[in-house]
Amino acid sequence: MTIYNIALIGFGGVNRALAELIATKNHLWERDLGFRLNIVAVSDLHLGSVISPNGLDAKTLVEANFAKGGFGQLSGGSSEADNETIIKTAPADIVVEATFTNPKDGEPAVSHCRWALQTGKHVVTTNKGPVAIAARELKSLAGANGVRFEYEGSVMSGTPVIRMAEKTLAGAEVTGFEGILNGTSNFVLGRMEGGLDFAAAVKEAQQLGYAEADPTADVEGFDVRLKVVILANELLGANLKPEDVTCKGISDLSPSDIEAAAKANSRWKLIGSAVRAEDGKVTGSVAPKRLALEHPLAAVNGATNAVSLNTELLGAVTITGPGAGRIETAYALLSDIVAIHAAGKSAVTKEAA
Ligand SMILES: NC(=O)C1=CN([C@@H]2O[C@H](COP(=O)(O)OP(=O)(O)OC[C@H]3O[C@@H](n4cnc5c(N)ncnc54)[C@H](O)[C@@H]3O)[C@@H](O)[C@H]2O)C=CC1
Ligand SMILES: N[C@@H](CC=O)C(=O)O
Repeated sequence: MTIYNIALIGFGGVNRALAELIATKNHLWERDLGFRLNIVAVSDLHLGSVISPNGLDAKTLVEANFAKGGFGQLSGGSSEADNETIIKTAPADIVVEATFTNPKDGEPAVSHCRWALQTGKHVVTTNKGPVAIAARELKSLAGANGVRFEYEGSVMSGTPVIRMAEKTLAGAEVTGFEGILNGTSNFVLGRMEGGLDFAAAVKEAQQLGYAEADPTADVEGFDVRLKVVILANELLGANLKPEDVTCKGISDLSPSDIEAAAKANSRWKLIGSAVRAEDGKVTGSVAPKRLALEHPLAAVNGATNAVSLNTELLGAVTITGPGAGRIETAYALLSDIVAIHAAGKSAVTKEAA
């Protein structure tokens, strides 16, 4: 049985949910997946940082109601978030990056990932910044250091769109996609259809753990733009940057726009899409679209996301599932660790053969 020592960078909704899963499910993972997780370090802007080579009790971490700088009270703790020291020196096999997504330059998360990979630690992340902005560099750094950079949760939370498209649809030749890729804006549109005003709907999405720290990223389309870049670069072989993707969000949609759509048997949805042209050029866009009720994406409600992948060999293949949520996104981190574990095992098998 394998034990993976992990360092959590950011201890907000998602990483706290991962700690909660560790507290309740480690024994099942040990039995069913062949490993257990041991938290050896945590660093959070608000709470400070702590290293404990023997491991921190996940249940205590989740249940203790730490105040600002509260990790300073723990043995091996400090009231400051010293991410660089934690990432470089904690005895971790895997660094779990779940700090704020910075849609402009991906920092400081890009540096967090770099430090981890450079010091021979795997990285799993739900942070869209480093993936959209620096995936090529980080993947090559991971390869050079014999570790992995995994980021399933950066698109559609725990719904396995990236791995599914790359592994299960290998050879089907994806030529484009369109989808609902932001849980918050989809939730907000649905609540507005029910008569709630925009600001109150955004507040609900925040309370439910769907929204970004700054929900402007959700409602202005910036979050979807990062996801379009990630999927286009990953599945269409593009090399897009966020500024290459045209972007308009939902904040200009008024209650009367929503009402007019309903009267015309249609619904507004924020759609992210990309397509590869005959000459190989990939273009991407984010924009609200009024979809007829019969459209397959029109029935996708709440924080659920869906993406239709257009393929040469199968036509459209649509994947739908949770697009946001704390536990749902923590599951994506677990799925990344499962992938690391499986890759480690196949490397060992190859060596033995
Ligand atoms: N919540 C969700 O449904 C999903 C979230 N994500 C992404 O996962 C990441 C984490 O999301 P949440 O946990 O919901 O966010 P959150 O806002 O609840 O937590 C982020 C935590 O990171 C900490 N933090 C921020 N900057 C830091 C820094 N420089 N150093 C150390 N700690 C720092 C904050 O203090 C906060 O506790 C974000 O990048 C988000 O975009 C991705 C998919 C779904
Ligand atoms: N804020 C995002 C979280 C997942 O990426 C969303 O609402 O989709």
